Amino acid sequence: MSSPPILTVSGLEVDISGSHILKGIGFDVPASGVTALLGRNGVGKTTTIRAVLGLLPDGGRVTAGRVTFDGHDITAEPTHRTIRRGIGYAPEDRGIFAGLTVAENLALAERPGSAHHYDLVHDLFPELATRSGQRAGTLSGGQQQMVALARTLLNDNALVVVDEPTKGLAPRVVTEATEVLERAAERVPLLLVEQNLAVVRRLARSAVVLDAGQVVHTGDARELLADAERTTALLGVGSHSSNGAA
Ligand SMILES: Nc1ncnc2c1ncn2[C@@H]1O[C@H](COP(=O)(O)OP(=O)(O)OP(=O)(O)O)[C@@H](O)[C@H]1O
Repeated sequence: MSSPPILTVSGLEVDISGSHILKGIGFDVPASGVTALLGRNGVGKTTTIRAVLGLLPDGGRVTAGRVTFDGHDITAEPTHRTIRRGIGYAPEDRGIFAGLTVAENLALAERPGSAHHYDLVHDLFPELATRSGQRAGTLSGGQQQMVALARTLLNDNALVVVDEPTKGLAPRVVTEATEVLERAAERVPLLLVEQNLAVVRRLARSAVVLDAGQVVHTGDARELLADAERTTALLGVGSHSSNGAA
């Protein structure tokens, strides 16, 4: 028997400043592997993640629907409480403290009541150990992404949500980041927003595709990407396109 999903989103509706942005989103995130949240620009991927985490911008609110994490209703729960339940989040802008060192960024991410897996983090990202005293703002984009991912893996999380981790990275760094995500996914399920379909093909087991604030497809990620016509229809790009190597 397969285990229940770690996250279930159902009938989620969100308004931002009077605009109806999410129009009844529903999907499950399995308790293992990588689930890709896909769709063209502006369809509502980041808003979905932010609604799940209680991080909607000013003027944004959930008007209907439900979010269940690990058996608990977390709809409209304060973010700190949701995070304490065991969700790690690496936002699109990476959210690191540029003026603090790598070590300080990691220390700030230590969640009380959780074990802190520095061995794992330094095994996955040896560079973060050698650069522990360096200010995060002086790191390359790829290294900053490592810090963002490392912070999510430091604590005991039951789900890690990663928003566009390869955006703006050079192809070689995209490959490195993909390898790290692959290793991370062996330990914890990932919900991944990613535009680079080569990365999605390599990592994702299941795919959820949004369009105009609604789910228009759910299913096996590789099956979807193997169907070029369907991929183009849903995502507006060919299944072999990518903005970097993976
Ligand atoms: N703070 C905000 N105020 C007004 N509208 C917003 C705000 N944030 C998002 N939106 C609108 O909500 C819609 C969905 O945006 P969202 O960022 O969720 O899309 P996305 O699929 O993540 O896109 P991208 O791939 O470009 O990041 C867009 O039309 C966007 O303009």
